[in-house]
Amino acid sequence: MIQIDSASVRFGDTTALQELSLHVPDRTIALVTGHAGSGKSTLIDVCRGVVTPDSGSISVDEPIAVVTQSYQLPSSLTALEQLVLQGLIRGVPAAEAERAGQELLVALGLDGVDRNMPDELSGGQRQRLAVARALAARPKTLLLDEPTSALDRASRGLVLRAVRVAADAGAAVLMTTNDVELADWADQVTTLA
Ligand SMILES: Nc1ncnc2c1ncn2[C@@H]1O[C@H](COP(=O)(O)OP(=O)(O)OP(=O)(O)O)[C@@H](O)[C@H]1O
Repeated sequence: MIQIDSASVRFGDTTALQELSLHVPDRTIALVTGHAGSGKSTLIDVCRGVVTPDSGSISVDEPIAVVTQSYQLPSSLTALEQLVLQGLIRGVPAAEAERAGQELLVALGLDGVDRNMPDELSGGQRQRLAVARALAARPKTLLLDEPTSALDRASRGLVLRAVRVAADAGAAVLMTTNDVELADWADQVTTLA
């Protein structure tokens, strides 16, 4: 669950978020749209705790998993290892973590590149791997900053189906986008002014 009440964020003279209130229940995909500079990434940063609002309050259930626009994939781990690591961190036995990781790679159309390093992947494959890694953490809160920006239609469908599975399993999902077609996949839509 994500609960934001009247949150405002200012950077010097710039108001990045103005008294935003947003409630995302568990099992819900919330889409946040808005023009460039309307505060979408700032909202993600507030939810993940790296930006503190100047006023207002925020509450987010843990664990939180994030896909930022830079993905932040460790360069020395293969695609599969990135996912297995998330399982190991959760205390899952290695064999089970590997099986779950392989399943996620299949779901996201990445099973052919399981042994590739991030720099051996295309931009779209990297973006799908970043989403897969976030899902492998089995978060209560999933924050996705424009998670389909590098994807074609087919790959976008894979990502959105996998995100729906996570929501159905109980996660609250907040996803920013410039792609109006994603509204079809969302349970609620908020447009930042
Ligand atoms: N660290 C920062 N320092 C100063 N200003 C910032 C900072 N981060 C964001 N801003 C400003 O806050 C506003 C909102 O930025 P933000 O990146 O949240 O928008 P956005 O909707 O995600 O944009 P885009 O769609 O281009 O990613 C912009 O005017 C931006 O210039």
